[in-house]
Amino acid sequence: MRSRTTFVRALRQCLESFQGQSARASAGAHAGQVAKGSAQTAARAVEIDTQAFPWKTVGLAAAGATLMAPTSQSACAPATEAPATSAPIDLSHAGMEVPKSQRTVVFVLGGPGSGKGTQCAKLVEEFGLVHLSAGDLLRAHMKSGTPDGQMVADMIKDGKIVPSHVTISLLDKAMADSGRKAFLIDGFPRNEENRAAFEKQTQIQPAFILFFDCPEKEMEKRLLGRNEGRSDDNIDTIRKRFKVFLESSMPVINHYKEQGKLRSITADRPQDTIYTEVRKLFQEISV
Ligand SMILES: Nc1ncnc2c1ncn2[C@@H]1O[C@H](COP(=O)(O)OP(=O)(O)OP(=O)(O)O)[C@@H](O)[C@H]1O
Ligand SMILES: O=c1ccn([C@@H]2O[C@H](COP(=O)(O)O)[C@@H](O)[C@H]2O)c(=O)[nH]1
Repeated sequence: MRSRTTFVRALRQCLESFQGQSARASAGAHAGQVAKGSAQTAARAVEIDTQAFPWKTVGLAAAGATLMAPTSQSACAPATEAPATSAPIDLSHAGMEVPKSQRTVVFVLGGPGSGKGTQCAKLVEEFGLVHLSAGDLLRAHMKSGTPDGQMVADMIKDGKIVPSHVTISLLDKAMADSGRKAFLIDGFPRNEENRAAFEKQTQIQPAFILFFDCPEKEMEKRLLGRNEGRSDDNIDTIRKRFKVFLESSMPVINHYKEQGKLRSITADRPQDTIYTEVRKLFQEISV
């Protein structure tokens, strides 16, 4: 099992490498502007990240995203315009693969519309973690023209859980392509089979689970008002997603609760109130 110390170390490295830099990515913006939405918004996440930290490019090739950094260099290569005052460059960003054993993961779970993506965007800005939304990776994959793209599209439209091997491959590739060490994995694992398969394939145990606990009525209201053109934000699919969440995802949450890894947050409150609580969990382990 990976230790708390490892996570602290990974977080410290992120924080150290960001010292003296001002993050321009806007956490006030909806999560869609950082890592949620389509392949296009995944690409925008890269753009935001590289604008704020030009020597730290995050590759999202796994999501079919186009690198939008203002450089012709590869996704993980350091850009040339690093400010003279920058902190020492973390070589994990310089095209060198980070060993899987050094990866640290926090799973971010909660019902559809509980605010996972919104809060992850704020954590990205403050702590520089890499946000990987499983749903976003799947939505990008479904548009990538690969043979199973249509299958993924149909399953999402129906609120069903996509086979583990598809989602885990996308997550694993996104982690590798990022060249980074500390990840927020949002919306995964969705069921016990997802959880077991991820652990087996990656050998990663999550540091902890950030769980957004929100009543269905509030989630329904948010999803119906989200207006991002998602094929599953309609009342029929929303009800199916709630059912899948209760039947398949709650057992995962209960599993981690039994392991003492669950950090539960009451999510039907204003975003900033929630974030004040959320950030403490990450501050506690990074000091
Ligand atoms: N605390 C909050 N209060 C009110 N609205 C919120 C709050 N947090 C997020 N929202 C809004 O609710 C909608 C859903 O939020 P978000 O996309 O972050 O949820 P999610 O859990 O990531 O959803 P999904 O699992 O469907 O991807 C968005 O329109 C977002 O702006
Ligand atoms: O691990 C996952 C994550 C998502 N899905 C499918 O995508 C949709 C949307 O997920 P969001 O987290 O709301 O973006 C979800 O309903 C599933 O159909 C999945 O199969 N596995």
